[in-house]
Amino acid sequence: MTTHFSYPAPALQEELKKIALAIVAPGKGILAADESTATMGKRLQDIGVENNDENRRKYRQLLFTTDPKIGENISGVILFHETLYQKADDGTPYVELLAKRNIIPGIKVDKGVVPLMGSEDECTTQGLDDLAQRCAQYKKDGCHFAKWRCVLKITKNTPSYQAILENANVLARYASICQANRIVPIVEPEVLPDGDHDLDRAQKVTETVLAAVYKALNDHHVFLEGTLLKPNMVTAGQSCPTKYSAQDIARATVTALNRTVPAAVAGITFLSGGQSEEEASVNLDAINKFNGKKPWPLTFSYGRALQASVLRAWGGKPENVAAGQNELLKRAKANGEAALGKYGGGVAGAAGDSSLFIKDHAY
Ligand SMILES: O=P(O)(O)OC[C@H]1O[C@](O)(COP(=O)(O)O)[C@@H](O)[C@@H]1O
Repeated sequence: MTTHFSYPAPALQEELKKIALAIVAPGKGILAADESTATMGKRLQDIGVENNDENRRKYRQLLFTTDPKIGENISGVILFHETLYQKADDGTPYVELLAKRNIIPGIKVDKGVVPLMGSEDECTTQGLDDLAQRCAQYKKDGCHFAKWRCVLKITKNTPSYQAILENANVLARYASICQANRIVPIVEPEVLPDGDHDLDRAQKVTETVLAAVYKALNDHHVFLEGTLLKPNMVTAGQSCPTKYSAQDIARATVTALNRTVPAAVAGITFLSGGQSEEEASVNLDAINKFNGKKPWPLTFSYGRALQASVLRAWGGKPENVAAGQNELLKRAKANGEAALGKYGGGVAGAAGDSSLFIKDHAY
């Protein structure tokens, strides 16, 4: 095996590092608003709103016209392709609205999951073919970071070696293509919470998956200081009979990360994975309060856990836009505090403490 390769040029290293560190600045995290059209359809259906271009545009307008103080807790927004090119009612492009709020635009670049033949219902994520050209264009259009989500499932026989290796490798190829195009890759290997497994099993699987991911990133010469990791928190399966505290989750999560994620990685931005809004804030807070080694900022990149109350309060009605924005401000502030380990708890939202779990969230 040859070890001959080149590091990225110093100017590229600096650019990537600067973007990554701005995203994980203290008390800030990411709003994941990159739901694909099908996923957005499910969110809109829940509130009785039709899934069409105009309603998706209106909903994203609500998010991006929230009071500029949102920028105190949200450093980046992940967009879906369609949203990147949409404009507000007055013609202002969404990227401009984000810039005014000191928020960095990012883009989902994967093209969804596909089955792995011969596996027990496992999958990989597609989208590499034209990725370099898309990244170059997205950078010109104002995006400075990207997201690619891979999905791994815990059952008696899975995740398999095949799925672990394939997903690690595709994440590494994606990350290297992003960096070559001056885009910070968010590496997202999500271990789903479906199942009745306990916390130990979730921890061991997360460790095995992350170890494979960092081996692949190293093999592909990815510049770790210019990357972010978007992992699942280590939680027991949704139907596990044993209940664990936020402190148990924090210990399992920080231990798994310490064992597998190099300290060079710029930051860790958790997905919410179907936790309720309040659970996602309380668990992030416990992770930051946990007394152990934490060489990276630990913050949020939440989709459902930042938007459930917003959607509920809005309900598709123009007169409720301000109420929806108010929910977003509340949740962003709660998570900003949690990212510092300073969340007092108890910030209730319109969605209450209802679970946001979606079975087999692999579409
Ligand atoms: O299935 P899709 O449409 O790709 O979306 C998956 C969603 O999962 C995420 O990666 C994480 O979201 P959650 O915080 O809701 O788990 C989001 O960025 C994204 O919107």
